[in-house]
Formats: sequence, structure tokens, C-alpha cells
Amino acid sequence: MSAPFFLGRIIDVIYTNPTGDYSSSLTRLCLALSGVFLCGAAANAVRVYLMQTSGQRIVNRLRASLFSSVLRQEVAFFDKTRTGELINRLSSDTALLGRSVTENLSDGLRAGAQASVGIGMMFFVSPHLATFVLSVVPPISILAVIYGRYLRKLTKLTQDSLAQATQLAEERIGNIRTVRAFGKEMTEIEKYTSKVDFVMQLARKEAIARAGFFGATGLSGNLIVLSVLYKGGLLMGSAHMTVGELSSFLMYAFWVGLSIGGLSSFYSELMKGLGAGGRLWELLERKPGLPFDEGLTLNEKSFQGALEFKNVHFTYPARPEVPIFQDFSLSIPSGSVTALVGPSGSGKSTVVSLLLRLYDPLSGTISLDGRDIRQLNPVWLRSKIGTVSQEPILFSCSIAENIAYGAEDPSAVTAEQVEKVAEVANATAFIRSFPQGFSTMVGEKGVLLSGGQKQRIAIARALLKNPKILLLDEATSALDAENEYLVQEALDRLMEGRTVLIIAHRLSTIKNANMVAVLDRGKIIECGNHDELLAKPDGIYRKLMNKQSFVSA
Ligand SMILES: Nc1ncnc2c1ncn2[C@@H]1O[C@H](COP(=O)(O)OP(=O)(O)OP(=O)(O)O)[C@@H](O)[C@H]1O
Repeated sequence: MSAPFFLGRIIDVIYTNPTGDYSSSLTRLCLALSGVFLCGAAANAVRVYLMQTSGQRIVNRLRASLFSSVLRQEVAFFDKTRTGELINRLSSDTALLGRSVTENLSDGLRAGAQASVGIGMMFFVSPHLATFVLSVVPPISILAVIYGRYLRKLTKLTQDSLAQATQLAEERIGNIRTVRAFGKEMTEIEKYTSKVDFVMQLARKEAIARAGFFGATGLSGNLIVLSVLYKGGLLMGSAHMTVGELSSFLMYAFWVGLSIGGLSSFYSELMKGLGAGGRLWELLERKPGLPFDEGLTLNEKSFQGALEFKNVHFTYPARPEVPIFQDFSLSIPSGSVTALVGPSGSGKSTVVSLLLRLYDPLSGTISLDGRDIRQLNPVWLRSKIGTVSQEPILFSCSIAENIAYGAEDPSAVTAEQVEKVAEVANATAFIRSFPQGFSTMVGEKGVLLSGGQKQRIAIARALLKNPKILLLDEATSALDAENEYLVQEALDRLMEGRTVLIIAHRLSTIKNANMVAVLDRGKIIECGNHDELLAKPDGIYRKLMNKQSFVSA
């Protein structure tokens, strides 16, 4: 900021010495000025480096905290929130906020410092001229406030619309097989295009506001310079100012004008950042509806794994008006196999979700070894439960990594352990048939594997976890005879010595279970073993069997 001052002094030295005897003063002033330039250049380089790195660090930390906050939320939160929206917050909102508080903040601070020192220097060089010039500041400030508010609102709307577009793209790309099977590519393209077109409309509004604001601030800057020339010329004519002072003043005024332009751009970026930030804080500060990692753990030695539902009432938070369980009671003794049967939509999978404490009942209790699971640490509880669902979801990594995912610390799992559980799960033969064996990549959600293969990997994963309690959801779709046999044998081995609740679709499973519980419209209506239930003349179970809705394997 001292450069214009020195430049003015140099001009005055030259003009006030018509004899030309000013070389020593000129050298001194030029040396001083080059020193100033050097310091300025070094400071600028350091500023850019620090701002870039701290900017990235802020974005990284924001992303990590946000991801951690999202993963801790209760499952009901994910029932209501769209994945694409969360992805958009993680990627786009964090980048916008990060940029706004670093690079932009640095430019803003620089512009602010330049403007205030510039104004100070203007007063130092000519208080009279400075007062005259700064009368244009208040109208610009009012304009800036109106513009900032409008931009903040617009950014929030833009980010929301962008999130909707991301959501649509994410869902359709993730389910491309369904889109293809129904031949809906063109419809989906049109839907997506209309969503991004709306984002474009908002961007156009922003561009108009921005153009107006920048035009106004640019014009004000130029008017400042013009008025300095006019008023300064008059002051010089009346010998109240030297040519060097007017030059210095002009340069300061020019800098102040530039800084005001910089400040307006800083302000608009800051407003955009705050627009995106509001949505981020909401999520960062959200307290999970269910505790994440707190509560009691039971004594491992005396742990039995007996489960009991007592007078449970439950509705899903996303649809509180539809009761799923009303006075639901069921006892699953330790070490026994209980088969849960019932029509589609009767609440079988909900029983599993409640046992995993993905949701809490409205009233009644679910207990493990006589202890209400709400008192237990959910992480500990889930570590004691293994699940194999109808259509197991695998992650897009290797087969070995997918199996090791079952262990508490996957990085500590050895290749031998993985191979051993794969053997028990009847998975070794097909894994070995792949050229890359256990290192074969399974694709997103395991799309590169067949249903039976995915199930056996999920069984191996559950075996590695070695849980006391098993919650199984048998596949409804019939596998071919060989696969069927291999999966069934693997499941039988997995069930040995554990408390098992199995959502049963196969007659053989039902027949072998210690107890069959028949669920209908959220209530257990019959309970007993296969033969006992079949013996009831008007029993629902008997009717279900007659409908032959079970896979008779
Ligand atoms: N996350 C959810 N939010 C709101 N309602 C849900 C949710 N999940 C399931 N439901 C509803 O709860 C009821 C019971 O569903 P559930 O999946 O437990 O049935 P199910 O007996 O396992 O059915 P199926 O045999 O077809 O898998 C259904 O009416 C279903 O629409």
C-alpha cells in the first residue's frame, strides 16, 4: 500500500528539481520501492499457498465430520432423506463453503485491508479530496446488502435443485437394469434435463443480479476516479496540491475502487457459502434419534442370546399412522431355531429391524437375556447378531474383502481365515473357478455375482463374525437344485449352536425349526412346531400350507 506514496514522491522529486540534480534521492526512493515490491511478492506467494492448503483442509474436515454425522443417524432418518441429497451435501456444499471461507476470505481480507489502508492514505494525502470522494460509499453499501440477501436465497434454492437432480441421476444410474428393462431411458433423460434446466434458470437469475451489481460497482469506481481528476485538477490549479500528491491520490483511489470490486465479489461468494453452509450445519448438528455407541454391555461369559418381545407396539416413523405391531409378543429361547412365517407385509422383516435396534418400539419391550435392549450399547448388541438377508448387498471390492467385512477388525483377518469360512460356506469351488480367486472384484452391490454366490459370500461373512444370534431371511426365489443344496448346507452349518430367527420360505426349514411362529397383520396368531400347527383343523398355518406358498425344498 506504500507503493503509490513512493511513486508520488518520485514524481515530485523529478518535477521539483528542474536542474536534474535528483539522482541520489531517486535511487534511494527506487531502492525503497523495490524492497516494498519484493516483500509484497513474497507475502502474496505465502498467502496463496496457505489459503490453498488450509482451504483443502477445511473441506476435508468438513467432509469427514459430515460423513461421520450422517453415518451415525438413525435408520429412520435415511427412510426420509434422499441419498442424492446427502451426496450433494458431501461433495458440492462442502466445496462451496470451503471456497467461501478460504480463498474467498483471503481475497476479501486483502481487499478489505487495501480499501481501509487506501482510504486512510487518501485522507493522509488530501483530507479534502478524500471526504469528497467517499460520499459515494453509502449508496453502494445499501445496494450490496440487498444483493447479498437475494444471492443467499438463490444459492439455497440452487443447491436444493441440484441435489434433486443428483438424487434422480444417482437412483436411475444405480438401477440402470430396471430402467433398461422398461425402456425408460428417454423419459429419464427428459426428467433429468428438466431438473438441470431449472438449475440453469436459477443460474441465469444469479447472473443477472451479479451483472447488475458488478456493473454498478464498476461504474462507481470509474466515477470515483473521474471525480478525483476533476476535483484534484481544481485543487492543483489553486496550488493546494502537488502533481505527485494528485498522482498518489489517484492511484489510491484506483486501488480503493478495485478493492471495492474485490469486496463485492467476496461478499457474493460469502453469501453463496452461507447459503450452502446453512444446509450443512443442519446436518452436522443433527443429534441421532437413537443412541449410537453408548449403553451397557452384557457379561460375555454368561451371555446366552435369548430374545423376547413383550407387548410391543410399533409404527414406522415415516408412516406413523399405519400400525405395524399392536401388542406383539414372541419368545425366542437361547440356542433354538425359530421360523417366522406369514403373508407378505405382515411384519416379518420389521421383527429383524427391531432386534437390530434400527428402530425403537413405541411401547413394550424387546429384551436380550432379560435385559431391555434400549439399555444396551447398540454397537455391542449388533456385534452379537449376524444377518444374512434375501438379497445380500456386497461392496464393490474383492471377494476376500467382502468376507473380511464380517470381522470386528477386517484388516487383521488373515487369508487362511477367509478361506476357511469360505470353505464352510460352500463358496470355495466357485471362487476358485474365477481367474483371480479371492481377489475377484464383485462389482457395485455384487452385480458381477449370481444370487446363490452372493448368498454364500454373505454366509461366509456371517461365519467370520461368529455371532451368538443369527437373523436370517431366506431367499424366496428358487435357486437351481445344486445351488439350493449348497446354500442350504452352508446355512445349516452357520446355524449350528446359535439362537436363530429365520424368516422362512422353505418347507424344509420350517419342518426343521424348533418352533414356528405365524405372523399376521402384526400379531403372532399361532405358535408351535410344524406338526402341532398342521394338526389344528382350522389353523391359519394349515391354510397357508394348503396355499402352497412355500418353496418345497
Ligand atoms: N421403512 C419403512 N417405513 C414405512 N413403512 C415400512 C417400512 N418398511 C416396511 N414398511 C411397511 O411395514 C409393513 C411390514 O413390512 P415388512 O417388510 O416387515 O413385511 P414382511 O412380512 O417382511 O413382508 P415380505 O414377506 O413381503 O418381505 C408393510 O406394510 C410395509 O409397507
